[in-house]
This record gives sequence, structure tokens and C-alpha cells, in this order.
Amino acid sequence: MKIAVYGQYYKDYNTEEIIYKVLEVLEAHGADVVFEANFYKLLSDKKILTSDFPLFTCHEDLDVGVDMFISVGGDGTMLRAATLVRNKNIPIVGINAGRLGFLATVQQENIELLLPLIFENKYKISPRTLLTVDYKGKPPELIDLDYALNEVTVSRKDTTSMITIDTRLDGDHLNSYWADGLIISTPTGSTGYSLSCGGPVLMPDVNSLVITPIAPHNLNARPLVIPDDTDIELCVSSREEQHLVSLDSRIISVDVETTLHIKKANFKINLVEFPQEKFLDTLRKKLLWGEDKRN
Ligand SMILES: NC(=O)c1ccc[n+]([C@@H]2O[C@H](COP(=O)([O-])OP(=O)(O)OC[C@H]3O[C@@H](n4cnc5c(N)ncnc54)[C@H](O)[C@@H]3O)[C@@H](O)[C@H]2O)c1
Ligand SMILES: Nc1ncnc2c1ncn2[C@@H]1O[C@H](COP(=O)(O)OP(=O)(O)OP(=O)(O)O)[C@@H](O)[C@H]1O
Repeated sequence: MKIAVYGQYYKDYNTEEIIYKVLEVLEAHGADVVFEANFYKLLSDKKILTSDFPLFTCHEDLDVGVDMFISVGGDGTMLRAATLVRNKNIPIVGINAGRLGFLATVQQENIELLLPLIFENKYKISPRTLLTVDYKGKPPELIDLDYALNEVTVSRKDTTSMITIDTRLDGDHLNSYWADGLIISTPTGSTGYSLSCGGPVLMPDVNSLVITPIAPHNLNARPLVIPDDTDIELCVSSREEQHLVSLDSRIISVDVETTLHIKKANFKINLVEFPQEKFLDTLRKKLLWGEDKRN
């Protein structure tokens, strides 16, 4: 089995221990390991790798028969891992070196327990919907990375004034939101930004999206769950000349009055789900649903 290992940071307090544990499991099962080049450099500079490994730098480099992709970090690192894997269908395992780690479900203390399960086929694939954005004049850097695992957001730029977001679903007018912004969230993203703005939690495999306004001054406006094959059109008007569009952690400026087309991508990201760390366990543990002492 060929396994790619990726991370963004080196932290003195835990990265070395995590990498040792991961490599110990992978080597014990005879896996071929390839490292993402920048992460490899971070680890090599700290002299924690004792041998050389083949490297990859980009999406195309994963064509060498990679079977599994390990992301070492928090949710932000998982979101970046998705931009490397894209449509390659390579399952992603998240090892949580960060804080919340909602998507990175393997805790550091469970590496030796859970990681061997990928060699015994004792895991499930959780396919995750992504969103794409299209508009006239889209910059080249976005053409290559124009999808989001969590959400696409439009928001105000350089102004404290609210923006108006004219929203159409399959060509029909839904609403003109007067708000700080609007979130179009996937089921995966429903536990991220959308949740903070009052959106509902969606199970990862439902065929729906959520439209959640950010601080709307139309007080009746509520998060709306829509089918995930809807063609969503947004057009922002503002006192400023531009507004922001974000796809997960990436952000760009777009001219106001640009019509944005947002829809489901034609591929999914496959997250590995272990029987011990199912979505409902993560909900209870990481969003603290199980913390009420009366339960
Ligand atoms: N007010 C908010 O809640 C808010 C604001 C901006 C962005 N975000 C989220 O942050 C994401 C980008 O991550 P980042 O690391 O660049 O930003 P960041 O450093 O601000 O971290 C955002 C937090 O959101 C959590 N998170 C991310 N995706 C999640 C998910 N699917 N389910 C549950 N929690 C999740 C992360 O664990 C982290 O604690 C965005 O896609 C968005 O969902 C949230
Ligand atoms: N490879 C790593 N080794 C050690 N610590 C890491 C590593 N990657 C991330 N971290 C820690 O986690 C923090 C957050 O990482 P990341 O940006 O991936 O996640 P995040 O989106 O902030 O989500 P989370 O709340 O899950 O940490 C980093 O600032 C760092 O402290």
C-alpha cells in the first residue's frame, strides 16, 4: 500500500511523537510512504526522519498509485489536504494535531489503535460533497482550485455597511438578503461557519446544502436547506466596488454586481471513518452534545 503523508506545521510539543507513531504503524505493515515536500523539509530540518522518502508537491504527483492520504494537523490542514487530493478518489485519514479536529478524527493517543485498521480494511468511506464557483472573469488561480469542502461564502469588503445578496435558485428569485454575507454550506461545512450563524447540522451523506445568512437585518431570514443539485446564483450589491468570496480557507475579491454560479462539484472527497469514530461520536464529543450532566 502506498501512503502519502501531509502536514503544514511542525510544533515542538507534539509533531515528532505523532510522526514516530505514524511511521511505526506504516512500516510495521510494509507500506510505501511518500511525503509532501514542504512537510518533509520541516521534519528533516528538525532531524526527526532517519531515512529518505520519495516526495510529492502537487495534485498531479499523486498519480503514482497513492492508496491513502494521511493529513497531520487540524481541520484547516484537512481542508488543504482536500485541495491536494481533489478528484483523485484517494481516501483521506485525518490525524488531529490541532485543536478541534472535527474532520481530523484520529486523536494522537489513538494512532496505534486506529491506523492499523486501514490495512485490515476495517473502515468506511464517507464521501463528501464539494461546491464549485463560476463567474465571468474568474482568475486563473481559482480555475484550478475552485471547489470547497465546507462552504462558499460571500461577504462585505472594506465597509461596515451591509451588502445586498440577490439569490436565485434554479433561476427563481429566493430573496435579497441584507446582511454581512451569505454562506452556502455543504453537509461537511454545516458544523463549521454555518453552525456559528445559526445553521442546522446536516448528516454528511444527505443530498442537501444549506443557505445561511450572516447577521441578516431581514430578521425573518432563516437558514434554508435545499437539494444539492440546485443551481445557485448570487449577485452582490454594495457601497464598495468589491466584495469577498471565500472557498473554505481561501479568499478572493470580486467586483460587485458579478453573477456567481455555485453548484455541486462533479466529484467527492472520500474521508475515512473508523467504527470507533463515527460522525455521531464526533458530534457528541467535539461539539460537546454529550456534556450535559443530566444525560
Ligand atoms: N465564525 C466561524 O465559526 C467561522 C468563521 C470563519 C471560518 N470558519 C470556518 O473555518 C473554516 C476554515 O478553517 P481555517 O482553519 O482556515 O480557519 P480558523 O483557523 O479560523 O479555524 C476555524 C475553526 O473551525 C473549525 N472547523 C473547520 N471546518 C469545520 C467543520 N467542517 N466542522 C466543524 N468545525 C470546523 C476548525 O476546527 C477551527 O477550530 C471555514 O471553512 C469555516 O467553516 C468559521
Ligand atoms: N503537523 C502538526 N504538528 C503539530 N501541531 C499542529 C500540526 N498541524 C497543526 N497543528 C496545530 O493545530 C493548529 C491548527 O491547525 P490547522 O490550521 O490545521 O487547524 P484549524 O483549522 O485551526 O482547526 P483545529 O481547530 O482543528 O485546530 C496549529 O496552529 C498548530 O497549533
